[in-house]
Amino acid sequence: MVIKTIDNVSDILLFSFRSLSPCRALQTTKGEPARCQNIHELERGRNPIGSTSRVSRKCILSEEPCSTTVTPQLQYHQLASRWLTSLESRRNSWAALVSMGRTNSYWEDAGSRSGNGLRVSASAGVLSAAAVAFCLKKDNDSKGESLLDAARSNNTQEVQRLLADGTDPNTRHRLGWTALMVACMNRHHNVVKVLLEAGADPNLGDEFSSVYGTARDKGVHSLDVLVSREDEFSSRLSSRASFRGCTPLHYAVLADDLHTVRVLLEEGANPLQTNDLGHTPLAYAKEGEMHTLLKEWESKFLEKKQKREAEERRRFPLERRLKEHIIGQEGAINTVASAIRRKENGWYDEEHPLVFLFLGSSGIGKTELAKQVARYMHKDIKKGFIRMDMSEFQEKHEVAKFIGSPPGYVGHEEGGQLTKQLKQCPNAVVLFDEVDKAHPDVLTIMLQLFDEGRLTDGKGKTIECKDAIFIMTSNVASDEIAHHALQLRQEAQEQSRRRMADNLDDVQKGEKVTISKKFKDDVIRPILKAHFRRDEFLGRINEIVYFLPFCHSELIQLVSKELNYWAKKAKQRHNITLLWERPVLELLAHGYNLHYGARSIKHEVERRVVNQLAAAYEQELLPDGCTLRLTVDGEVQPGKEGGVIPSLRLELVGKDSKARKLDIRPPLNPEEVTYAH
Ligand SMILES: Nc1ncnc2c1ncn2[C@@H]1O[C@H](COP(=O)(O)OP(=O)(O)OP(=O)(O)O)[C@@H](O)[C@H]1O
Repeated sequence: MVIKTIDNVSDILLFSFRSLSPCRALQTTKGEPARCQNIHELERGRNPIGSTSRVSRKCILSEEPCSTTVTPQLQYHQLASRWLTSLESRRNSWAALVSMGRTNSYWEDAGSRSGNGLRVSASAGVLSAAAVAFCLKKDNDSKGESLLDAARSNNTQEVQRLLADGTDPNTRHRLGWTALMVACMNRHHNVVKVLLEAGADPNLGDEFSSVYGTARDKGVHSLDVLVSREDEFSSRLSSRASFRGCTPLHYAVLADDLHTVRVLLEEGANPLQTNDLGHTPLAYAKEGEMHTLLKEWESKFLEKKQKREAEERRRFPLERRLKEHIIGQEGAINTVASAIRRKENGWYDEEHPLVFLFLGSSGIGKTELAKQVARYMHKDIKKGFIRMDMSEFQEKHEVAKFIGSPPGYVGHEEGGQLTKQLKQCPNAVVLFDEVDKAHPDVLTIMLQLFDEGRLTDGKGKTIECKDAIFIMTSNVASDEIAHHALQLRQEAQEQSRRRMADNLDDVQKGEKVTISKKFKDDVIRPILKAHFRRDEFLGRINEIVYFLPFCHSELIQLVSKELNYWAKKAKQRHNITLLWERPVLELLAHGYNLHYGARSIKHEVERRVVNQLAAAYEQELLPDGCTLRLTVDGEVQPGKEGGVIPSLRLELVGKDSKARKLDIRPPLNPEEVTYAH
């Protein structure tokens, strides 16, 4: 057993030495004048990545540009020594391991060798590397590994046999790539065909990043990763470049294999799919036929994608999507959705970005709506949504924080908070929260941004962002808006009642009101003018969107949403089922505070329900898998103060459906403390 293991390790060593031969690295420059001292630069000489487009050179290869010209002989000495040093240390480690195994029977009684503690711990790292290498080698026996091996060695028959034997054509190598990627990179046309016929996905992205990145992620020695990548994938790629997200199409383009590129495209490969660096395969294509072909397919795909999206928009309009996440605020949702629809369908002024001003009190969904718009426009909400808290830009000198300081000033290298993020996603949804708090100089910059659709940062770089959507929020005039909305709602309710609308739905419809143009012109405009003091700033806003206080039915929906959230958590975390009835919703809706909006409902639920749940849990009153019911003690009178103050109780529902009140000991029962006394 001992000898066998060591032999296996030795096998791997030999295998690794073969791959790491310095001669092999030098072959890359044969016949070509060398331009760089760096090993990766050297590889570029025969590496399609290095020899293709500007993007690939700049972004996939991470080495610094080299200015010195060196001779191949000089390169030999530098490279050979570097490769040999790594090899030497690797060989020594393995040799130490082998000798330990032979002389000390390390494999059998490492734990009992207390007198040799230091040596044991010193070799622990080597041992774990050996264990990993051994496991990796063992993994090769699996069917998936065999498929990857067969794809690498262009053994079509073996690939066919393994696939017929039920091997998953999309099996990944332990370091992240698939058999189709291997076949594409190595121009194995028949293997590509067979894999695609068996259902290999041409749009899977590689999980392998760079040699060093993957070694770190997987906890494997970087030389092992390098050897695997070279021997089991391709030796033509840089070890430093990141390949995460590269699809078979990226690899076929890197291999400059027009035939495979065509086959992949015809089999549904998406030419618009980007790798983690954000590049489509086109970015790596050489000029000529390959470039033209990919460009053609990109436009075909784009057209199809746009048609599909338009169809989706028709079937599932933006308004409906937004309403799934936002309760009430119908007017705001309709205004925003209409503006975005105009933009999406080409009915807009492409010289200027879309600019909204969201007005209304706190916690009524202004930020939430902006986030949902970003989610709709960009699947990647992280980059597609930029949030700037404008209360951080109240002072004149804080302009520099916004767009970056000019050369020679502190923080020049850092860049500006807005410009840095806009650069990453120039068509993002940008939220300027509490815009009324920003310094007038910051507003001037924003005006330029809204007007020209571009912004110049402290380094003099201009960012074009005509496709961005800018949303400003403000609480200015929120009291006036809330007061006006409540008044309108009361009037509408009175009218409904007068019409004897005893149907609750009719009353609720009556609660939905629209702010009149007269109110906007006579009340809101002057307040905004007085605050921002610039007509041109207000003039650049496409839509002023009004957020109104919640009506009764909306409050009930908000409470339901909150209780559902906690019921889900109770089930997931503690296997507890939580039930409630309508009076509970009515009672909790009373916690609404106009100034805090939906946040006040959240707090009310946490205070009156979640606190009780936590206390009962702590007092071990909740058996595993139990059902709890929330009930109201006392009568709730919607809209009326005084009388009996109702309180919320938790009941345990037994298997016989009988409910038993939970005796949560005071002072831990928040209801006892706050309401009963
Ligand atoms: N209309 C709504 N529908 C559903 N949830 C809402 C709604 N309004 C607010 N919320 C919830 O309340 C919380 C606060 O909302 P949001 O951040 O949108 O408030 P806001 O109007 O931007 O207020 P502020 O000006 O204080 O930031 C969020 O968790 C949000 O999900």
